[in-house]
Amino acid sequence: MTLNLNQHGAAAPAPLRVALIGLGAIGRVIAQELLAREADGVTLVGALCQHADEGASLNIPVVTALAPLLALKPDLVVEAAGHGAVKAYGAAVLRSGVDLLLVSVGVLSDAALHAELTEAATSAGRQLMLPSGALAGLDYLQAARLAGLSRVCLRSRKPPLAWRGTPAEGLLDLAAITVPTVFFCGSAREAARDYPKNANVAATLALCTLGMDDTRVELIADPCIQGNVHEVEAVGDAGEMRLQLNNTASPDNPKTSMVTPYSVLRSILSRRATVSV
Ligand SMILES: NC(=O)C1=CN([C@@H]2O[C@H](COP(=O)(O)OP(=O)(O)OC[C@H]3O[C@@H](n4cnc5c(N)ncnc54)[C@H](O)[C@@H]3O)[C@@H](O)[C@H]2O)C=CC1
Ligand SMILES: O=C([O-])CC(=O)C(=O)O
Repeated sequence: MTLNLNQHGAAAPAPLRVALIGLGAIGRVIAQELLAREADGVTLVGALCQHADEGASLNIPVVTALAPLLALKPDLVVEAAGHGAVKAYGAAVLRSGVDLLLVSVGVLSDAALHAELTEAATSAGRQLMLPSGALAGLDYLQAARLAGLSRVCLRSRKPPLAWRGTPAEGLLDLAAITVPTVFFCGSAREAARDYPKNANVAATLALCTLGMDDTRVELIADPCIQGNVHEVEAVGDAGEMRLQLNNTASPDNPKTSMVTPYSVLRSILSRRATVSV
């Protein structure tokens, strides 16, 4: 048995072994940051991708199936791949005795999958972690929920380009709009289900507040902005919150806010931080 001692001779926890699913706009940044931060008590052990050559420049093991990823003995698997990947691997990761951090939180709009992942985590004694992602203020909102919340609304604006490949294309001419245009008003469950690459934040907000069916969402194509703007309004006994985030878009994916991988990184590093906020 190896015992890590810190500079004061106290036993330090072994490095947290992290594995990734997905090396796209989010996964690649997480990988690069983790590789640069071995000293912070985290080790990136490998990644699961659709194609083995995806991580060529990273110098880590890249596999294309779950079994070889789990054979790398991670303590935590971080999903940054999409709803399909969570459906394919999520429950199996937890049942194998490994914690799971989901970036594609919107997949929990599927109530049966949400129940399956919760059951898998409970029976294996593991944790399903959800980062704040492209959103903020969730600490306040979770406290306000305990005091009593009555109304929560998310308004997400992205440039027309970011809504390509979504049902918005069938509702408006994305190339032709010249003013901000609301094309979706509904529940967080509907938003997260129908816009799986754009509205994961709706599910995260809902899970922290009024739930998938009572948290309201508006989605807007806005030709006047560059990045992704998320506005949260919450009203309850503890007061009112109005929050606006003007997020820079990821250079690799206009649908995704640049802050998202750093939110995941914060969640990972907090598992080994002596002082955790
Ligand atoms: N929670 C949040 O606040 C946010 C969540 N997201 C979500 O995070 C996820 C990843 O986003 P990006 O990195 O921007 O996407 P991306 O399209 O740039 O990258 C996705 C990566 O996952 C890989 N992948 C897809 N399916 C896979 C599978 N079944 N197995 C293994 N690898 C697979 C792809 O090959 C690609 O490398 C998306 O679901 C996105 O909607 C994005 C932004 C914010
Ligand atoms: O990154 C963002 O601004 C939000 C996003 O795409 C999502 O929640 O899926």
